[in-house]
Amino acid sequence: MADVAVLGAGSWGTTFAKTLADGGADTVLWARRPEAAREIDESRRNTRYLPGITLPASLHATSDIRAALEGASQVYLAVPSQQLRQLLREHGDAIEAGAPVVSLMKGVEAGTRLRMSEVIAQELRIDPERIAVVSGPNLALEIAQEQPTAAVVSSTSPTTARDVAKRARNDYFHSFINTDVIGTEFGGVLKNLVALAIGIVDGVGYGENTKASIITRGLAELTDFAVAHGAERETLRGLAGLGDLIATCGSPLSRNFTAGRLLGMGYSRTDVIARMEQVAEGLASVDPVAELAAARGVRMPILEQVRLVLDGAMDPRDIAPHLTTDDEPIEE
Ligand SMILES: NC(=O)c1ccc[n+]([C@@H]2O[C@H](COP(=O)([O-])OP(=O)(O)OC[C@H]3O[C@@H](n4cnc5c(N)ncnc54)[C@H](O)[C@@H]3O)[C@@H](O)[C@H]2O)c1
Ligand SMILES: O=P(O)(O)OC[C@H](O)CO
Repeated sequence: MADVAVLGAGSWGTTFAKTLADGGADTVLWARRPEAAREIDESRRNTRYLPGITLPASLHATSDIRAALEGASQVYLAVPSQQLRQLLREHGDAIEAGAPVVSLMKGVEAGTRLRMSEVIAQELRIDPERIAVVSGPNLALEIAQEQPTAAVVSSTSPTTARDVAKRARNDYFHSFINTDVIGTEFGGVLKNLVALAIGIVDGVGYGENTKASIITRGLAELTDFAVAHGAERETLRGLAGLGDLIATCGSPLSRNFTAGRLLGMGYSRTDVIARMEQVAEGLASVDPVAELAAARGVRMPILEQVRLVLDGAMDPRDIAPHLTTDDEPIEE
C-alpha cells in the first residue's frame, strides 16, 4: 500500500510520480500495460515515454489499478482527457473516501465540453473541494531531467490546494497555489490550441514576428474565453496561462506544437493523428472549445483558423493573428 497513487504511466504520469517520490512521498504508479509496470519496477525505466531517465528506487509501479488505489491518501490522474470518464466509471469506487483527487490533464471532454475537474466531480459524485488540478509550464522530459520548474495547484478549497502542493514539490519542482480552478484548467487547455497554431506557423516556415503576434493575440483570446466562463483574468497571466504558453509554443518537446508543425507542412488531420505517438490534447479540444466560445459569444480568430486548417478548409500559409475578413481595426 502506498500513500500516493498516480494513474497513467505515460510521459506526464511517470514524470509526476517521479516528482512526488523525489519529494519523499511513498508513491505507486499505475500502468495499463503489465510490461510497462514491470519495466518501471524492475529496470527503473520507462523507455517508451522517458528515454534516458532513471526513475527513483522508491517509486513502485503496478498494472493492478485497485491495488494502486488501496490506502492512497491522494490520487493523481494522468490519462488522455477523452479516456478519463471511462476509467473513473470502472475503477472510481476503489478511491479511498476523503482522498483528494488531482487532475494533471489539459483537455476538455468532447461531447459534454466539460473540464476534467467537472468530469471527476460528475463521475465520482464528490465534493468539488476534494478536487484539485495542477497546471503550468511543465514539459515532462525537462522535469524528469530535474530542471527547475514551477506549477500551480488549484482547488476551490485552499486546504486541498495546500495539501497537494506540499506533496507535489521537491528540490527541482515547486508548486504554487490558487483557488481559480476554471482559469487554471482553461489556461492549460487553451495554450494547447495556440501551440497548434504556432506549430502550423513553424511548419509553414514563417518566423518570429508571426509567432510572437499569434502568441500575444492568443493570450488575449484565451483570457477572454476563460473570463467569460468565470475565471479570474490574473490567473491567465500566471504559470497556467502565460507561463505555459511560453513553454509549449517554444519547444519541440510539445506534442501540440509538433502536431501543428505537421499540419503546417501539409499533412492532413488524419495523417497527423496517425503519426502522433503521444497524446496531443489540442486536437480533441478544438471543437468543444469552439462550441463553448460560440455559446458565450467569445471571438476566437486563432482558434477558428486552427479549426479550418484541421478541417482542410484553409491553407496553412494563410494563418494570421487576425481573420482576413477583419476589415475594421479592433481594439488591442
Ligand atoms: N507530457 C507532458 O509534458 C504533460 C505535461 C502536463 C500535462 N500533461 C497532460 O497530461 C495528460 C496525459 O498526458 P501524457 O503526456 O502523459 O500522455 P502520453 O501520451 O505520454 O501517455 C498517456 C498514457 O495514458 C495511457 N492511456 C491511454 N488510453 C488509456 C485508457 N483508456 N485508460 C488508461 N490509460 C490510458 C497510455 O497508455 C499512456 O500511458 C494530458 O492531458 C496532457 O495534456 C502532459
Ligand atoms: O506536449 P504538450 O503540447 O502536451 O505540452 C505539455 C505540457 O502541457 C507543457 O506544459
